[in-house]
Amino acid sequence: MPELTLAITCGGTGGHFYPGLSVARVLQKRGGRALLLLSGTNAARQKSIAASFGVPAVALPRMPSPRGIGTLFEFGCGALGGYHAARRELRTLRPQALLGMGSFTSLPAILAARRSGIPVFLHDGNARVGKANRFFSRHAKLLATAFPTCNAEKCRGELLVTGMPLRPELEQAAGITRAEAIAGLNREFGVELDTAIPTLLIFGGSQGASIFNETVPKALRKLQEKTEFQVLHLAGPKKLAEVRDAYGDVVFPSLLLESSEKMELFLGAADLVFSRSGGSTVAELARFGKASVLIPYPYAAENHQYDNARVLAGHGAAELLPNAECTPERIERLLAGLLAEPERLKQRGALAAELARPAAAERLLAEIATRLSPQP
Ligand SMILES: CC(=O)N[C@H]1[C@@H](OP(=O)(O)OP(=O)(O)OC[C@H]2O[C@@H](n3ccc(=O)[nH]c3=O)[C@H](O)[C@@H]2O)O[C@H](CO)[C@@H](O)[C@@H]1O
Repeated sequence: MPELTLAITCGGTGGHFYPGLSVARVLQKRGGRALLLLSGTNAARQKSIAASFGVPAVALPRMPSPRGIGTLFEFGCGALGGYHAARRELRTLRPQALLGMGSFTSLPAILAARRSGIPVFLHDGNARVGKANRFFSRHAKLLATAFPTCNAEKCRGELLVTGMPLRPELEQAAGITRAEAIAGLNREFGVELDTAIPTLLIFGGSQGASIFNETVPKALRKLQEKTEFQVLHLAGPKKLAEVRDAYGDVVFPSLLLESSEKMELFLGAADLVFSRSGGSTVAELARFGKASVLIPYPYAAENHQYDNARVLAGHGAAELLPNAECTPERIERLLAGLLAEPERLKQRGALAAELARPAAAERLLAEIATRLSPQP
């Protein structure tokens, strides 16, 4: 079968957009065609990010999530405008299928695809399938998921675990050794990390978070009096000064940045990762085989980050630490215990790797293609 032509609706937050963009990049690299249909509030910015990777995208009329009576009118207008715009785009592109990556912002494109007789496929990036995907699952040929789901009984139709489509740069670099990654960081950022010293990576998700930027530094200041380690800290946008203050005048962290596009080097260098448990983060920890301490973001929809963290923690690969229990003392005790047993960290990393689902974008595309080919 020739390569697919797909429309992909992946508006909403980065958690929906980036995995959709990864699928589109993989498809285009194989000679297929993709068009992103974006109807969230960040559509214009997402369109230009997609363009920087050579992926075409269309910003549909803005459609806020339906949050109470007050937003219904705006939601309805956005949905209607988006529906007509999506119909026009689908008529021009003539895709074999529409892939929805979750979020209510996919509503106009899904309705337009159904009206045009185009089969709909869905992907969910969390261990608990979100409301929008649950709702649309009855109209889909397949609901693919990043992880085994804890609420499968609430979905209709076929469900299959394909894994989380990771950025191609991360997917390709997943085999990097710790020594190569540390050498890469030293070269790239002009630092002097030492391969002989245990390395902690700390980041609070794409938005940064005060637990990571205040509480963890306090714990590390105490811990450094007792044991040797080096710290890589990605603070989040505009959080550098706050984090520097929290570390005070100690020599830490060894490398502190707002954020980095070179996550393969940071993940590759780490012996232990301290982070939130967003879908991509959890999938990347598994792909890079890293031990972790996961602090689920407590306000994520339906507490789905807790379910994501349980995927790794339930397999012995991570420690799950509830946000409310994060005191400097608790974190210091936990880290002291983990750093004292490097062999145990390696074992946890190996357990994480057992949960990796490599080449998830390719797998998802293959499952779509199979379901579109005429059955003998
Ligand atoms: C607050 C919230 O509701 N977040 C949701 C959002 O996550 P969000 O997109 O914020 O979090 P994810 O863990 O899915 O992704 C974070 C991504 O940022 C990257 N990164 C991080 C720091 C950095 O300096 N550079 C960098 O590239 C990580 O490698 C990772 O790929 O969508 C996910 C998928 O639906 C959900 O699981 C999350 O719960």
